[in-house]
Amino acid sequence: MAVQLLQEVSTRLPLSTTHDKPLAKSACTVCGLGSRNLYGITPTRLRNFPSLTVSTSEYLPTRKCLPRDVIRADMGTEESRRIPRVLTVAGSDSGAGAGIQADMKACGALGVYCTTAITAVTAQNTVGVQGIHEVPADFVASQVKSVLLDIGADVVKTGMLPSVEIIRSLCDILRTYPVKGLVVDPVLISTSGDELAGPAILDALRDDLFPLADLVTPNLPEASAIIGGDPVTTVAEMREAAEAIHQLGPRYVLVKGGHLPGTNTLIDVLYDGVEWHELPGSRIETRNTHGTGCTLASSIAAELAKGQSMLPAVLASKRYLKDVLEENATLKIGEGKQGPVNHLFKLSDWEKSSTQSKFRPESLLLYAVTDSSMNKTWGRSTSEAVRAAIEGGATIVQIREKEADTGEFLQEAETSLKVARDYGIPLLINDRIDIAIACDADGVHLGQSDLPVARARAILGPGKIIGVSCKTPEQAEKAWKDGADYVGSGGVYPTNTKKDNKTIGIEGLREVCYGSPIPVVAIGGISGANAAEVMAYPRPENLKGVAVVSAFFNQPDVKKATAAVKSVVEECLKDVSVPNTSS
Ligand SMILES: Nc1ncnc2c1ncn2[C@@H]1O[C@H](COP(=O)(O)OP(=O)(O)O)[C@@H](O)[C@H]1O
Ligand SMILES: Cc1ncc(COP(=O)(O)O)c(N)n1
Ligand SMILES: [Mg+2]
Repeated sequence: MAVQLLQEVSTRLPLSTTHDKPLAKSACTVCGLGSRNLYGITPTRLRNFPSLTVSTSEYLPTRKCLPRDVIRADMGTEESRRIPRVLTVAGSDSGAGAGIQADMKACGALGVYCTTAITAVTAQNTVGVQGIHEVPADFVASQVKSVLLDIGADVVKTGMLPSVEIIRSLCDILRTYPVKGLVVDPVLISTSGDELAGPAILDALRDDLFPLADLVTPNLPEASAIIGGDPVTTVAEMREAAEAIHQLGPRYVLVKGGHLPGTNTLIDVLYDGVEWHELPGSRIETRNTHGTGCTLASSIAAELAKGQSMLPAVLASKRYLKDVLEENATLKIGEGKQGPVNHLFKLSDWEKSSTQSKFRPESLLLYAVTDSSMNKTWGRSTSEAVRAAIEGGATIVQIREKEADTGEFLQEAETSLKVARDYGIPLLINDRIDIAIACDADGVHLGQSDLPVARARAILGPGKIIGVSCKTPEQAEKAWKDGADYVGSGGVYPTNTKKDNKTIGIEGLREVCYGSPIPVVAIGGISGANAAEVMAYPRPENLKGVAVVSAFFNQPDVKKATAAVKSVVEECLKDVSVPNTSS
């Protein structure tokens, strides 16, 4: 890639004798600017790139002079699969909203491989910066070389550069091993107001690093410091600052408006020496802005590494940052004034990815199992029946549909789920794992002849509830081993709801309970008339409730019928539930 870049430069730009002058005095023939803009070629680099026929005293122009499309990545020529690469040279933020951590996460979120060279280790949190431990310049250089000489980078992004030595040695390396893009975030002060790099580095940034940069991204205080202290507090002043910074050699300058006082619209100003772009965005009300600057710069680096040109890269990055800020506006991390940016919010839905099941055994207390033919007979939809059962006191609901086709079943499940969510009651789907996934139900209830529990668990993940019908302690133990959350055991009494269903009786139920390491709900012919017998004290500790079909849904008033069974079960719970483990 580097060879390609240099070849492209050498064919487009005349490496004429006018460059054959001492570095300190010569001016670039392309942009006409002074010595600080010269991009020196060292003898080492010449040895690496024999296709360039220039003498050691010749110089390439600065980044600013290059045609815009030189930076475009070429990802398609190599046989093996490639991933766009960004190397970030920056400080570590222990709070992980800014710095190296922000860069890695932002690049990762945008599909780019991010390598690192750490310039300083900071002790930082949402309150402020408690300490800075600088990494020696030669070791920063070692990290950069280790990356560039093996993995390579399409774009280098810099953040906190705490010393002149670090900046100078980085520039030396970048002159020797050019990359396609360089994004410089001139980090001086953290958003908490702590100094991360002193004014001593300003000259090195201006004279050495900026001329190599494709983009420099100061915030308002940084822009002001770079141009010598003049205030930058309005869009007009941002334009003036961008112009002055552009004179220092970078191809583009982005002055960021996050610190613009008192406006609802934040404007970032992008300037390439010819065109201005005022890029507006709404201010998002959130305390979580620690790391916005690092995030924006590394996102731009990532987009450039993918082959975007500058304006689309900046716009895409602003969009990403807006999504991050909006999605995490109310997130609470840390006790201080400024929360961190949460870059990987799309991956970090911890409730979904949690290894902890949402299942609460107490929810089995009054378990309503719908029956489509009964509801049809009584002229009500499944979701109406579900609402009535929940209002009568059902603590968990299962949709059991044996007649409808798949599309109808899904619709029924979706409307019922809305109702159940309104009341905060879990809703499971009988047998059909596909329906459960399609409507994002809380789980499934499986029979012995349905999809094996272990497979269901593998498909649904740890966050969903799985119940299994079991008639024996052996089945219950297997259900537990395979990852079920609870066992439904019965029929306790004879029932018409399920044909050819063997009745196991109260004795059979208790045997299952004693052999089951997981909670059990009793099912089969249970009503207000016999629920007390099922739940009678003393009872097994893991017998958590009763599941009811006909006594809820084959009734004129589902709510009233549910409430009637509920009062019986609750009465049983008043007995001291000392575990009874004897059989
Ligand atoms: N509250 C906010 N709502 C929306 N965008 C913001 C907010 N704060 C900062 N930004 C945006 O974040 C980016 C970084 O800006 P800024 O805060 O000025 O940088 P820094 O973090 O370096 O101080 C800019 O694009 C800016 O417009
Ligand atoms: C190590 C390190 N680097 C940079 C920043 C700037 O943070 P911000 O992006 O909020 O300006 C920081 N606070 N810490
Ligand atoms: Mg900043």
